[in-house]
Amino acid sequence: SISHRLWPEIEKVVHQQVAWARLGLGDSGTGWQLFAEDGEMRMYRREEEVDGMVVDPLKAVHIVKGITGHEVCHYFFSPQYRYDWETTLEQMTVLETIADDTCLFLQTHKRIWPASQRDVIFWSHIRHLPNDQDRDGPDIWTVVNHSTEHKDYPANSGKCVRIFLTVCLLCQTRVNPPKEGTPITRDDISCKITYCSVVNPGGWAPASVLRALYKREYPKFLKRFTSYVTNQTKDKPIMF
Ligand SMILES: CCCCCc1ccc(-c2ccc(S(=O)(=O)CCO)cc2)cc1[C@H]1C[C@H]1c1ccccn1
Repeated sequence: SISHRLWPEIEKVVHQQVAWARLGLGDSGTGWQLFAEDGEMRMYRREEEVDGMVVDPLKAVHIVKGITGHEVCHYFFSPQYRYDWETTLEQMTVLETIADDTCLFLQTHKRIWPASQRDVIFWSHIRHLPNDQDRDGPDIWTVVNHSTEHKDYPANSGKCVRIFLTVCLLCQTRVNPPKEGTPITRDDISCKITYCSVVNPGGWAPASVLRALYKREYPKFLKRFTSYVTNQTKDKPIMF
């Protein structure tokens, strides 16, 4: 709700991330390297370090048939489904339900040898950006996750190293209009998904270990999550 202390930051970060996600990958001069490909999914990263720590920005584009952007964002945002698809999650706590479209999460992720275990606190906001203005403009659904602090959970106070992240899941639904007068079915829809993330791993971890870990985990994560949405929605009415 607009009265919450985080609201100004949420507005700023959501608009910044939507603009970033909508940018193409530019020409090869922009340093984006394709590092994973699977069917319609293409995953790119840029090699960047801050204070000797790997903080490679990641951008993935995936096109999935039979689901809508609203459905993808619904299953990504809603806490009740997260253990079903987020395999590296050890513990998830909703610290605060700020509004029906905004939550504050604490997550601990499974320890990945040889690095120490990580945790993260982030606000998560789901937003529909309709294209009322120009009909043929994109109709966008998005979820933005952005690290924040919480007075009851200071960073690095327990066994976990606190990580920092900004994630944007941006979805655009495409409808191939069926024959005049026939209802739209899941065969007539597809969703273009852009997943952007920047993860600062907190404490130091070897660049080679982190890059190998991301190379393995991110493609698995996006494929598993999108398959999960397909399975959850296949026998349900379409959520436009
Ligand atoms: C040395 C360890 C480095 C950090 C480990 C770690 C922690 C959190 C995260 C992470 C946290 C949140 C999100 S999300 O998109 O907001 C969804 C909600 O869960 C996504 C990924 C990633 C990784 C890195 C494993 C890598 C990895 C990559 C994709 C999936 C799982 N793990």
